[in-house]
Amino acid sequence: MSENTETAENTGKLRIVVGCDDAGYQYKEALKKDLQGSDLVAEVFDVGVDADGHTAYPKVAIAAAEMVARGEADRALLVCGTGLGVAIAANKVKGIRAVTAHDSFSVERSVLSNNAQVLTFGQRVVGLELARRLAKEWLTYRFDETSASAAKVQLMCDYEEAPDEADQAAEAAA
Ligand SMILES: O=C[C@H](O)[C@H](O)COP(=O)(O)O
Repeated sequence: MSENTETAENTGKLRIVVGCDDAGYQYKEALKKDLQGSDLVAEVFDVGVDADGHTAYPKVAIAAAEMVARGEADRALLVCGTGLGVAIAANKVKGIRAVTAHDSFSVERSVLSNNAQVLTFGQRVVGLELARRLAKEWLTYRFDETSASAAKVQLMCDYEEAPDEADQAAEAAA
């Protein structure tokens, strides 16, 4: 594991973990190269697969999401055939908000509205140049903890922590 303790908070740069299954390998490699060349990125981790890898998408996505959940990376960028499977799998990890987004506005709002730490693409769905552009834009957004969106994100966090209590609080507020 890296000794790098730089975080988005103390440098403004992001530590990003990339991952894919065999259906997303080409895009993962291209995006990784872009991230490694970006001034907005402190470090890139690659949880696979490699060129001849066949690890199933849930295993890769969960490994990447766990790195984010443990605080070893700030964000994850994941690719599979559709982007859907890696998003579903990443969302199984506690504390993770993962979205598939293939348009500029959704990518922006995934961070600014939802504080999503994980973005996923489908190599069989979106063109490579659009994916590269969206990833570049994604790097520029930071969630504002003082924004009106923060309380909405907190509702999801509360439910995840204590579903029964969160349900009662929601009923009492209704
Ligand atoms: O969401 C799943 C991905 O698109 C994956 O790359 C392909 O999954 P499949 O082989 O089960 O269709």
